[in-house]
Amino acid sequence: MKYLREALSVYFIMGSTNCRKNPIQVLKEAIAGGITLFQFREKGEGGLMGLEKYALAKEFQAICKKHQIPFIVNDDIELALEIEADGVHIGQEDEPVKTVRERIGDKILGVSVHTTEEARIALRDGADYFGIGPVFPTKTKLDARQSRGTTLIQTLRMEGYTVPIVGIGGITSENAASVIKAGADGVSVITAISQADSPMVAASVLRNIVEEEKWSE
Ligand SMILES: C=C1C=NC(C(F)(F)F)=NC1=N
Ligand SMILES: [Mg+2]
Repeated sequence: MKYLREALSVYFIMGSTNCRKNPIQVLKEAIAGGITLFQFREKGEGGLMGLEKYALAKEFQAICKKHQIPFIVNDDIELALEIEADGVHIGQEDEPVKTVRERIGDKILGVSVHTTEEARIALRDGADYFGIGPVFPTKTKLDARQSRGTTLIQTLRMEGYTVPIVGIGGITSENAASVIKAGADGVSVITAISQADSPMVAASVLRNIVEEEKWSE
């Protein structure tokens, strides 16, 4: 899926709790800055639920549609199916990859993996891309595992995995190039864009760094 590899370049993830200012404004700025993929991740302390979560998802989805940015839903398969999102992202503690793949048909299916064994199984069961991290320490995901750098990304590439991979966890414009150099097809960020003074500038800087690195390989 070539387009997915390109789409992973600057993968912005956000929910209402990640923003200092209006989430709608943040998403519009991030898109203007050049994000290539968006994930709606509404969870944790103060996260919206039920109808409010549904309404925000629909608003985000409409903005993404207008700018041809694929729209992915984190964890909530039912919501993704209900609003016909472009795909879902699941972790190891969510529903098994195989049953999610059966439920979503040929929508995009992203899976968080932390070991080569998890990677082997996720690929076998139908994952379209891997989220690997936390690459660097993160404050966003409260139950995040120990940050491992880019080791697993490099290991999977050395073992011959060609599956699209995005790194996640503590990624900023300072360390983004190293994630691509390690073999990832893109970087996934929350805070680096959602808490930036200018989400547009933050997205644009990341996009330029990633594209520069991807083309210089
Ligand atoms: C926990 C996560 C890990 N990786 C990703 C992604 F970047 F999309 F791959 N999203 C998540 N929500
Ligand atoms: Mg999850």
